[in-house]
Amino acid sequence: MFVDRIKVYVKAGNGGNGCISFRREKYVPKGGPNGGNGGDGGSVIFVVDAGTSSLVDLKFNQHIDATHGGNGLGSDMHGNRGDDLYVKIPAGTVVMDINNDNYQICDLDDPGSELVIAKGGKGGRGNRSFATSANRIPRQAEEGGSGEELVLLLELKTIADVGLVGYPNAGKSTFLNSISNSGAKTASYPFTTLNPIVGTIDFPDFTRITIADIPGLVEGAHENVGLGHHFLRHIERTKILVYVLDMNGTDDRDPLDDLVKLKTELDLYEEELSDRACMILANKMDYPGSAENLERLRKATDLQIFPITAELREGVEDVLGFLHDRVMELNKAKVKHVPKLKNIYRKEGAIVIDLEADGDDFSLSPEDEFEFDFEDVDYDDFDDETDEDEV
Ligand SMILES: Nc1nc2c(ncn2[C@@H]2O[C@H](COP(=O)(O)OP(=O)(O)OP(=O)(O)O)[C@@H](O)[C@H]2O)c(=O)[nH]1
Ligand SMILES: [Mg+2]
Repeated sequence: MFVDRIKVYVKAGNGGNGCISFRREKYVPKGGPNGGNGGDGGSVIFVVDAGTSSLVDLKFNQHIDATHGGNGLGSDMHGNRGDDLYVKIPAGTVVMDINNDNYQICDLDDPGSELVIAKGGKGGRGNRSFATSANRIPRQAEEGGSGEELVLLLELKTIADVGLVGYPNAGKSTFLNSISNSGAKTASYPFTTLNPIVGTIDFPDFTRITIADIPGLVEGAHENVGLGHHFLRHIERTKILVYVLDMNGTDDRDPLDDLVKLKTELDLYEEELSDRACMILANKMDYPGSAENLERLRKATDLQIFPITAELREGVEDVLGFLHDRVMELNKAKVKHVPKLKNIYRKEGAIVIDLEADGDDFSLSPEDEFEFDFEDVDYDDFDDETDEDEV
């Protein structure tokens, strides 16, 4: 079963209550306060896991509760801390707050990272910790704080470098199987592939690209016809789109027509999405009618066309080389874009780093580890007008 959208109820543990208690022993007439503190409640922590590719585990566990902290007891016994609950979440999951208009809390796209999604309540202090020289018999203790509680919508958007887009039966899965170990099912009927499958290809230069096989699209997909727009979101994040066409066509379909309709579906789903397309896989070139259609296709589009016969692995090596180079080019372009540092200042205990790129500010708390290359920074450039303390 593949699950890529699910509602979950998340509840961090409450803090335990502090205790009011006094020492009572036979020969100690006025024993002091000895009420222990409550333990902190456990937090719910999402761990972005590269080995998980679906939200299916949560289907059987939609209520995610961390344990409460124990109450404090007499004789200075503190309550136990509640255990933190770690939940594996596939990379590419967008987390939304249902009770807050589906506000996007975060985008978990960094494998290995952790996020405290609901923080456990603080344990309450027992009366012992209220004792002062002025008040030796405090009859006061705190209640534990409530753990945070959220109703979340988790939506997985596959992360891959390349997305294969085509009508059902065009040969997308056959192509992916021919170049990777994806093991996607292929068959001569439409909608064989029912959920996105990501194939990984390792190159001799130790680079790697990932290609997502997405269920077939048909006219009206953006309006949820066929397997629908549901699956279009899995190509939103791909860097490169590849159209896969059945060059033989069928009685009621023509590859040129398919191309136009595929583009239209993409753009109706998300404006200019089709601009990400860089090539066409003209598949099933082993059919006699395909050559003529290929000539027509060449005249009709400026996109690069690779004629292949996926079933026989013919032509697929060239495709791989091309995709490899394109992905590397795009990755390099990304690394090159280092935003310029404009200003750094403290604000409410955090360090705010003001970058010139897109006016994109972000802040770090003192616990965060962060590396920054200060060599290129021209401190004289800093804006002295700022009323925050400069670092
Ligand atoms: N003759 C021929 N048949 C092919 C070729 N590539 C794929 N096929 C056949 O076309 C049919 C559909 O292939 P799939 O790879 O399942 O197609 P798909 O695009 O993944 O289809 P959906 O998952 O339904 O969207 C299968 O029967 C394949 O064997 C090819 O190059 N030549
Ligand atoms: Mg398929």
